[in-house]
Amino acid sequence: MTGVLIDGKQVAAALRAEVAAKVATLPYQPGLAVVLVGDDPASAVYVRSKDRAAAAAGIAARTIRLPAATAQAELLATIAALNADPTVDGILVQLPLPPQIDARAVIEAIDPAKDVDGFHPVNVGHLHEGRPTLVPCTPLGVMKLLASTGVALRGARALVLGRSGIVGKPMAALLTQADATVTVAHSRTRDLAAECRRAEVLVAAVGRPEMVRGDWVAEGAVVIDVGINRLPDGRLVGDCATAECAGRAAAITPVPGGVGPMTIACLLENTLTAAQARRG
Ligand SMILES: Nc1nc2c(c(=O)[nH]1)N[C@@H](CN(C=O)c1ccc(C(=O)N[C@@H](CCC(=O)O)C(=O)O)cc1)CN2
Ligand SMILES: [Mg+2]
Repeated sequence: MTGVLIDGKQVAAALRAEVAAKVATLPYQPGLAVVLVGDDPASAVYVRSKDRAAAAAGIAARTIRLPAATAQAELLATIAALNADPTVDGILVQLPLPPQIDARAVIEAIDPAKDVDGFHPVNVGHLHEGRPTLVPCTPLGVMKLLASTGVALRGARALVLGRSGIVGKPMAALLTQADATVTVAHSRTRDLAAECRRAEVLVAAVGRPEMVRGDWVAEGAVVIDVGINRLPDGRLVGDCATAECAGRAAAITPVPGGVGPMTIACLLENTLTAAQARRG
């Protein structure tokens, strides 16, 4: 069997168009502020994509670029100004941050109502209580990709590989709320391959290039690959060996062109959600 490749670009384009159509009906223009500290080349690419996608959806986007040596107090002052700015509905600080900055303190400084990354403890708490408000963009995008495949999550055995706060933990919460039976596996899990093989839905988010091999995948599983790993030869690969896994999976996301585009589309949706909640 050869699994279907899930076209994340297409699903993302449809969501972006949906957000743009809703924005066009609003009596105000939602505002998004993206803060980039330092000059990490990948972060610069992602921030540019966010800015362009927001503008294309009719969102007033601005990027605030700060030097790599920025002091934490200066970054916190920038966030305080954005919190107080009524034209800004969404604020996000691109990660990773330089080592002198405490990312946790920065995230906690963002007004939870403007936290379009969904990383603030208030929004994390809402999600884990089962009343999600602003949900982290990548796991939200994964749920939409799963929906696009038509896979039934209720009662399904789902495995989340990875337990990060940005992807693994919120992913597990969302799948649980969709009535899947969820296992979270990680670097200390005893037999990762065996755990993966039991999964009807497998979400890989470990950041280890092509770690999930074809024989880790159950026949007919739906596989979502969240990994984005740049190899020394310049190739971009996911956490799954895509061709091998596609030989067993019913459907699998490619890298690139799978989850990544959904992260950006969901950011636009979160910005719209935040604007509507703030402005009515
Ligand atoms: N504040 C945040 N920081 C980071 C997040 C986040 O959600 N919020 N996620 C990642 C980076 N990221 C968005 O910020 C992101 C990563 C990748 C893509 C994407 O579209 N990738 C393409 C491939 C792009 C390439 O060639 O490098 C794809 O998968 O098709 C979008 C957004 C960490 N930081
Ligand atoms: Mg991808």
